[in-house]
Amino acid sequence: FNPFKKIVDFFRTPCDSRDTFNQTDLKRDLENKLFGQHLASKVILKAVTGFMRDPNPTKPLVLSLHGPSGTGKNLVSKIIAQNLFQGGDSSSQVHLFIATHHFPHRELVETYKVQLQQWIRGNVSKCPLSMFIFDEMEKMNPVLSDTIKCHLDHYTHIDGVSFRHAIFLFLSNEGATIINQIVYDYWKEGKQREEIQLNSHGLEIAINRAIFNNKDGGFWRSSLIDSNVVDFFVPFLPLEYKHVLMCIRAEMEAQNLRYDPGVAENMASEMRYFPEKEEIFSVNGCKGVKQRLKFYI
Ligand SMILES: Nc1ncnc2c1ncn2[C@@H]1O[C@H](COP(=O)(O)OP(=O)(O)OP(=O)(O)O)[C@@H](O)[C@H]1O
Repeated sequence: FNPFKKIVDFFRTPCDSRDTFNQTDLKRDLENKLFGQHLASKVILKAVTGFMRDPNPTKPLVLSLHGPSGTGKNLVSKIIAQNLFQGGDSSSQVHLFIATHHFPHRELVETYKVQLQQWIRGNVSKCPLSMFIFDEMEKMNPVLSDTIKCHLDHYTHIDGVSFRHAIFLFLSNEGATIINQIVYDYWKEGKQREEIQLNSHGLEIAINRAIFNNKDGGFWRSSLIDSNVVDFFVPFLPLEYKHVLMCIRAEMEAQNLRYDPGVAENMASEMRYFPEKEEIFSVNGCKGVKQRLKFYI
């Protein structure tokens, strides 16, 4: 985390936003690349399209992505970046912060706070359409969550810089337990997971409540929740065996390997699933598929 290097870098690098945002391209990418996440796909498409089509947004776009590990939260960030910036997620306008990596020391929180403010402000003043991704929000010091919050309100200007064209994504595993429970209940009732809507069983409200009350999480009693700056809480559902198969197939194709259903089934069946009795959902989602594939081919 070196704000000075970053400042030097972005004086060299021009903004690389795509000339036009194409809703059809984003929709196609979500359909083709993100498996088993009908809710997240729908919300992300709606939110990003609405924001990008508005020439004069009153606030930044703020999305909070929640769900179990390996279900596509980072992947979605990448898909959004690919649709907004020529350099995709490697663009100089995309900034990824991982709580345990960038802000590891509790005693340095005041330093991090200043650096973070400078970083966000500096980058947005250079390229208003900048994307800030905060991974592992459940481990983020609430002081830093509140610092971020200062940039998210309506009409926020800090020293003459407006943040209303920026995008903030928060990624976390908080809410995973309640999401898993709701998807499991649907399964037990014999319903299709695609029937689950944002307001099913109060899903969005339940996530909101779960993260607000998680004493160990970065959102705990945080003004991020209080102040309604988050536009959407986006649930990521636990992935099933069939989705793991799709991930394996996609990975084989990405590595230019001929798809072999036998290999895929063998590999998918050796992943771990829960609950113990029914073994429906993959414990690690599609995480590890890429790394494990070489042992099966
Ligand atoms: N729903 C999905 N569709 C397609 N691929 C997926 C999906 N979920 C995960 N993957 C793949 O699995 C790997 C891990 O996914 P990703 O990093 O997006 O998970 P995550 O939800 O961010 O996990 P964590 O909470 O542990 O950070 C990536 O290679 C990603 O492409």
